[in-house]
Amino acid sequence: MKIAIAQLNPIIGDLPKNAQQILVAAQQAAAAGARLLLTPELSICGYPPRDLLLNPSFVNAVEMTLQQLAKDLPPQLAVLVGTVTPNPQAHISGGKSLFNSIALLSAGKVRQYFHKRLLPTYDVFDENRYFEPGLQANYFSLDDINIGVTICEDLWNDEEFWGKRSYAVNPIADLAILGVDLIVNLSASPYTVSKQHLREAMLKHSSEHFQKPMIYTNQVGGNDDLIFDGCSFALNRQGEIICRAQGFETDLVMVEFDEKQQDLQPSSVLPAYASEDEEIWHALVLGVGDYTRKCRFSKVILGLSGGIDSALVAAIAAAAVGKENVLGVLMPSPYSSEHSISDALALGQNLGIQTQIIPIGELMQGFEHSLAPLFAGTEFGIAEENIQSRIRGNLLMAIANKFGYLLLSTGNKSEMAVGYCTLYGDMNGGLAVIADVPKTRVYSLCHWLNSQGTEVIPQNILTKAPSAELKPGQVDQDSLPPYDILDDILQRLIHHHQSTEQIVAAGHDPATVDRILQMVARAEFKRRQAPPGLKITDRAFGTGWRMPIASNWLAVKNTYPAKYTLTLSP
Ligand SMILES: Nc1ncnc2c1ncn2[C@@H]1O[C@H](COP(=O)(O)OP(=O)(O)OC[C@H]2O[C@@H]([n+]3cccc(C(=O)O)c3)[C@H](O)[C@@H]2O)[C@@H](O)[C@H]1O
Ligand SMILES: Nc1ncnc2c1ncn2[C@@H]1O[C@H](COP(=O)(O)OP(=O)(O)OP(=O)(O)O)[C@@H](O)[C@H]1O
Ligand SMILES: NC(=O)CC[C@H](N)C(=O)O
Repeated sequence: MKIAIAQLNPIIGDLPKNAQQILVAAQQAAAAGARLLLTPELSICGYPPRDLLLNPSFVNAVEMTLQQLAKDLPPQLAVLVGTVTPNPQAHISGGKSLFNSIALLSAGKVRQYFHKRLLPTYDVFDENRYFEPGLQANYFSLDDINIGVTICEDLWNDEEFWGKRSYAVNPIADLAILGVDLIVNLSASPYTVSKQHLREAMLKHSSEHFQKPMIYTNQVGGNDDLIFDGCSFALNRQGEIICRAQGFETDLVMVEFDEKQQDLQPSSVLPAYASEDEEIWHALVLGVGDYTRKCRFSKVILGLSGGIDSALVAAIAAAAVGKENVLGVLMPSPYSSEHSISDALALGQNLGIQTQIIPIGELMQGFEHSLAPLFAGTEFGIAEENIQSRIRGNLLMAIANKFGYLLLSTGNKSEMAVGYCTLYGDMNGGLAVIADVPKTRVYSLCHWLNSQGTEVIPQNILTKAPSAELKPGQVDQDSLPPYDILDDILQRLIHHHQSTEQIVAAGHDPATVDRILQMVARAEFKRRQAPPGLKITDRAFGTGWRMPIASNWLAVKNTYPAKYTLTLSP
């Protein structure tokens, strides 16, 4: 039996377009002789639909679109479509009103539903907010082959693989007990660095352990902060990968289930990515491209400083929306270095993007003049420095308003962590492209990019000391430890939840650790006001980061027992 994997890129809530994509894939699959077509989790509405699910008319429209799609599909093809279904028991049991489901469509009708059993409610996932878990493992028979159906998280409870159990049930084990011949998983699994290795290792373990061939179908595309990498794949019952689809692109691939051998046959296995930098690059390009297109923009704008952050964002933007659709604006102030302009222009030329120069000296004088009565007798300080950043932010938004650009902000994760960025200044923007990319990774991505044949990022941008250039001679390391040290402290704090003692025990200077932790705590208010940032790590600021703003935890040392003495009131 030929089975087609449709790795689709839905637009959330665009039901007609998503149904059309499924229909086109189905027609191609049928023409290639497929008997079954697999589509990703919630393929009809896109993942994650979030609070659209609270709207009954949205849920009704999903159901109506599904019924219509069933009629339109080629009759000889069975198709699994991700959808939502009402929970008829909700009013009795007090449960959630919906299931996250897969519908089996064939010969003009919806034949069967399968409900997701394990509902992720951690990091960026919030499925318990909407869904009731399905209670039983389920399968369908097609040409005498019994096919078990699971949905994304249903795979992620392999107790032996993880060395722990996250949920009471393992849907894969239940399907194995039912004696199915093949297990399919329909996913919407967002990209994070190296996650594909984890998925493949986890499924290898499950298919080997249960001696079942498995097909994993993933969504592709950017949806707000989340980037879905696709990379759908299939394994035979020995746990060998027999097929791997494209990363970061839509794809339609075929696998063949051999009824006699009860196994999947070898098919085309695209190579895995050679480096983390390469996969992150593709992820960010897809994230920017899809955010721009899905929000109905065609062109983007950003401030080009001659620094490395804006250089990387410009390169990603040019790859994502086309060089002719990127405008880089150079806004020198009296404190800008000579090389700020020459490096930014060299970058603009390498990329072939448009550039404009708007000096901001006069605007700074205007601010100085207006504020003079109020600021009289005070020292030049952060307030004056930030005015430059805010003038630039204003100019960029004015151009964006006038000509319909999307403004890309350029802050990296290290800066966002410690608040080394200006609210309503360089933080202005609709999408924060590298907000989850630590500064050390910004460098390695730029080096990787330059190693791909032509020099894109001018050497001087790679080698000069990073600087905000908001006062004479300023460099980032006046205010921050060297970036390799900063990033290691941040990685331990943010990703590994280490205490102050653990971070210090790893060899960091205690005073530096204290200072950085305080900066991280105090910058929470900025992160809450930042544009959505593209997620590429397992712990990004944004929807999966839920920290209080008015809090004193990190500021009093992130340690247990806390270092304070109780003072009893008399
Ligand atoms: N908890 C809280 N809730 C709400 N608001 C809070 C707040 N705490 C402070 N604030 C407000 O926020 C203000 C401080 O934040 P903000 O105005 O952003 O300014 P601030 O963080 O003081 O300064 C910006 C920093 O970013 C650095 N930097 C680095 C790289 C590039 C750029 C650039 O702009 O190009 C800047 C710059 O050198 C400086 O150290 C306070 O004056 C206060 O009004
Ligand atoms: N002279 C400038 N002209 C245009 N935009 C600027 C200028 N200075 C700063 N910006 C904008 O503000 C952002 C923040 O500056 P920041 O110094 O943090 O980053 P960078 O200059 O790109 O990199 P680096 O920090 O490594 O020097 C820049 O990325 C850019 O978008
Ligand atoms: N949609 C889902 O169930 C996603 C959860 C899953 N653990 C993943 O990221 O792959």
